[in-house]
Formats: sequence, structure tokens, C-alpha cells
Amino acid sequence: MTESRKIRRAGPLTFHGEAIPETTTDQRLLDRRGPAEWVHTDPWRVMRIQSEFVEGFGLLSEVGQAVSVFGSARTRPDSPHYTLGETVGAKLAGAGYTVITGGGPGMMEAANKGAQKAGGTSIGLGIELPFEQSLNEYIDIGVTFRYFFVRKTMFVKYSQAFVVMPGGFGTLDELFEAITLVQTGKVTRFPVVLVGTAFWGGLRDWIRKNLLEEGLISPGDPDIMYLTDDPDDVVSIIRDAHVNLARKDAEAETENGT
Ligand SMILES: CC(C)=CCNc1ncnc2c1ncn2[C@@H]1O[C@H](COP(=O)(O)O)[C@@H](O)[C@H]1O
Repeated sequence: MTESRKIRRAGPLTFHGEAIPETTTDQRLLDRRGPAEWVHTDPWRVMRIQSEFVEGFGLLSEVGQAVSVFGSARTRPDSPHYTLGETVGAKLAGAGYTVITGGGPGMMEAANKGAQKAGGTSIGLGIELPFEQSLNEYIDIGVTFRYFFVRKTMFVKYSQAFVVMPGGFGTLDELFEAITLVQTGKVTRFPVVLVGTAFWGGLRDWIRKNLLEEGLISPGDPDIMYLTDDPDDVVSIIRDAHVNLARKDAEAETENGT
């Protein structure tokens, strides 16, 4: 009679005889501490980046129609821009849009406050910064990201329009990212509305004069941005754009016979 060979199953793996490892997977995980430098390596960072995407997608995928509102972190509550931001947040919420901001102070707080007070859903996608910073107090659902680029993906993926209030470098970065995505066809259904004609008019003129006249952008490109001072306009521009897109979708479906 042959002696039966030893066998060890480790998850989907099966080991026989000499091939059986001396320790189990759990022992190797739990018994050893080992060096810790690997938590500062890029492969480990990739895992962390992945987990931010997983958390963000998980949290935001069930949010309905939403609009991201950008603007200065430095605007004070007694500024007319802050009041305008609050009204824009309230009007968007009144029209059924969830309001998403960067979760910080200033214009972000204004839009969150307006949305929350109007009974809408107010979301803050915060970012870890070198100085102490917490999400503003008018947020129903908040996430704080480590990585700017992960957070930016969330703004684009989970909102159907961008509203850009007066702001500095951060706001300009978000504005130019949005219009570049529209210009290059990476997003196809995305109105970008700038609020504050006195503030933004100069930039649009500069874009027309310097970029368009030099042939650095196409003739239709400046029109990617809508400019207004009126919070009601903000809502109607976004709504009309979405109605037009829905109609185009329906026409395309009819043409394709689907
Ligand atoms: C007081 C202070 C400077 C706080 C900064 N705290 C912040 N918290 C969250 N998002 C931010 C912050 N700073 C910049 N951002 C991002 O960049 C934009 C504002 O930058 P800026 O103030 O315009 O250039 C916001 O739309 C936001 O998405």
C-alpha cells in the first residue's frame, strides 16, 4: 500500500509533499513586521490612489444630477461674491441639482450653504493641504482626497455642469481643465458657466484677442464658456443644455433605429 502524500490547500493553490511551504499565508502576514520603507514607494502609492478612486466612485455613484461649483477659497462671507455664490447654490438646489464643491471656505462654502439651506444635497470633495484645513460646515456628504487628480476626476465624472465663480489659481485650473476636456471632446455634455461678467469678461476678451486671433484655438472655442451675472440664468443655461443633449440623443437613437 502506498503512503498517502501530504497535501496543503492555500486559497486556490494546492501543494503536495515537498512543495508544501513551511508556514501558512496567515503566519507570513501576521508574524513578521519587516521593513517599513515600502509604504513610501510608488507601487504602494498606486494602491492608495486606487483606494481613493474606489471610495470616491462608491460614494458618488448614487448621487443624482449634480453641478460642481468652483470659486475662491478666500472670499469672505461679507463679500457680494459670497452672497452671489449662496444664491447660485440655492437656485441649483431648487432646480433639483446636487451641489458639489471643493468643500473648503469662501465661494465653496457659499455654494454649499445656499444649497443646504434650500433643502438640496450639498457635497464637499476636500483636498489634503499642507496647512490645517477642514470641510466647511454646510456639507451633507464629504470626502477628503489626498490626490488632486483623483478629486478632479470626481468633479467631472459626477457632475453634469461646471459653474465657475470668481477665484484665483485653483479656480482657473479647474476652469481650464473643464474647457480643455470639452474642446478635446473628452466630455461631450458639459456646460461651463462663468458667473460674474465684470470679473470674467476680461479673460474672455483676452482669449478672443490673443488666442483666437493668433489661431491658437478654433473659432467656436470661446463659446464653450457661458458668461452671466444672473443666478436664474445659470440654472436655465444648464437646463437648456441638458434638454438639448437629451433631444440630440433621442434623434440619434431614431436615426440608428434603436
Ligand atoms: C484659506 C485657503 C487658502 C484654503 C484652501 N482650501 C481649499 N480647500 C478646498 N479646495 C480648495 C482649497 N484651495 C483651493 N481649492 C480648490 O481650488 C479652487 C479655489 O482655488 P483659488 O482660491 O481660486 O486659488 C476651489 O474650487 C477648490 O476646488
